[in-house]
Amino acid sequence: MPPSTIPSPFPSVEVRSNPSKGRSLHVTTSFAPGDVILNAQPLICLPTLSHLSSRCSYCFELSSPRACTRCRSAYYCNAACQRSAWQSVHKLECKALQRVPAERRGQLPTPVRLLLQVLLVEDIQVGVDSLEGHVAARRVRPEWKDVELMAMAACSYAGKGVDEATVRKAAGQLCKIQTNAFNWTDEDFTEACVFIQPTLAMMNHSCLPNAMIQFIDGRIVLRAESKLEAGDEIEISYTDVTMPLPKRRHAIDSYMFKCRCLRCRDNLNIYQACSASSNLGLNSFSLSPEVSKVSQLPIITNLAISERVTTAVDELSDVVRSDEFNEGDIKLLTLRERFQACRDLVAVGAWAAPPVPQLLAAISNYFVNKENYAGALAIQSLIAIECTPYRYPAPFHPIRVKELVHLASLLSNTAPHTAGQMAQSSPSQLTGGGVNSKIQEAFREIDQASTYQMLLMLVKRLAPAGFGASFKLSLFASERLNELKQLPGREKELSLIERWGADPHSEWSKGFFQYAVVDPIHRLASLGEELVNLEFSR
Ligand SMILES: C[S@@+](CC[C@H](N)C(=O)[O-])C[C@H]1O[C@@H](n2cnc3c(N)ncnc32)[C@H](O)[C@@H]1O
Repeated sequence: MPPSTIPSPFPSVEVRSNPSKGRSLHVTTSFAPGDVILNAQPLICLPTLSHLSSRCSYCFELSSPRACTRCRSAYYCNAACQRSAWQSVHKLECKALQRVPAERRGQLPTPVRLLLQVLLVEDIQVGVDSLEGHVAARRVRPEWKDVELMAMAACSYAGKGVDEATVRKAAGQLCKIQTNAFNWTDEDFTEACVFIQPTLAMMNHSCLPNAMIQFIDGRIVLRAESKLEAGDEIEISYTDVTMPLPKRRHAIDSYMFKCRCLRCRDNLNIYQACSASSNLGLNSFSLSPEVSKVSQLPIITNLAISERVTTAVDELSDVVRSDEFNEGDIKLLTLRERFQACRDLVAVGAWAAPPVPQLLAAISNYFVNKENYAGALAIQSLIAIECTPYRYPAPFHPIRVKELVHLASLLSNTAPHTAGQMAQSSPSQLTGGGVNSKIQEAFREIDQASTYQMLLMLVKRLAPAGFGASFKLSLFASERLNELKQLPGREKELSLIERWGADPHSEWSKGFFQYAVVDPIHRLASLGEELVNLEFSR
């Protein structure tokens, strides 16, 4: 019997009923890795509480938006955004927000704000009512009291009354919000917005996802992460799949199901999960072509090493809080202590296993804060070669693209006009000794401007099709490339790079890319490894 399908407004996908997951979303045609499957407008979208006053509540752009003068709790970057928001939801929402006591208005939890819009705008209500909420299962959980309190508050602010039936219905809608709202993480990977789109809400979760969503210019862009054949189920990840199993389970618990994907079932470590990816071949045109040979690494082939990695990761997830690495002023001593804690992982070269990548990122930031850009670049190169490609095997993954931009920015800080200053700068409490001079020597031998230029060109190539003009990282790359054109005396380099750009997959281009980009970044990465071992393992 053919699967029963429910119509979808997008020809590229269809909703099917699914025996073990409720409903599921499937592609109706095939897609190559990186292809855009569809783009959609969210039914509802809000900046999260901590981003409320720094993002426009209509276009969600980062800016210095001004508060609505009536409610003082929605923010807009300009009059056009304010007018559009007023017509769509804010006319109703504003009145409701004015009922919130002034001292609590800026603190209204995001789910309550989302529920307010559901209660006030009929189209939003119809869309949300069609979704799964797991109300019965949530009702017996300790958090149910909070759900009821939030529902009651929203009903009261919306002017709907707080009788039992009204609050019960609103509590059910809040459950639907909690089950179907996606967090959108911005370019810096902080959770900036929460949104719901009813068709995309049909996508189920896998820790080995075959699709991903990006949020570009107010649109939700759904991209294939691996090859999809017509009829395949689209599976995205609801959480950070690179976290260890207990943390993933904890994050997914709020969606009321247990993930039975291969990664969870066999508790695959990061390298084992990487080797299960169908995207490895795509890395031949990336900074780390060796990722395609992941299955030959001792971490995979040697059971004892592989188990050691899995055990160390599980133990460290209790010892090392990776969120502490995001704290601004992290101390050298703390970084050294954490690096010590990770020594079992580093000893077997498991740089991609958590929390080593987060720790390296914190070390790189530490160097940036000390204006030691050379050290930061060496560590960032190590991350780009040894961590991120194993964590996110698709080279077009936004985290990998962001990393190319980061590398390019650090390269521009260490380019010849500043390299001399770098050599003279005192690297704070770090000696770096011989490694620092090796890094300086590498800088003298690397054509940094060409590496920089080619990294930025790669960023532009990796933008989702049709979104190059609005994809922030691509715009950033275009601006920097235009600036680079002003640099005199690079005619020969420019003609070689142009030849590479015209046909990057030719044999000649592959060799040139290896020489101008891959080899220099690998050289810096191995100096990064030397630097981190020298400075942080004592
Ligand atoms: C965003 S909705 C996805 C669409 C949902 N299947 C439906 O029928 O409405 C999230 C819910 O889907 C189900 N789900 C998602 N991923 C799943 C998975 N891997 N295994 C089982 N159920 C899953 C869970 O019930 C979860 O709360």
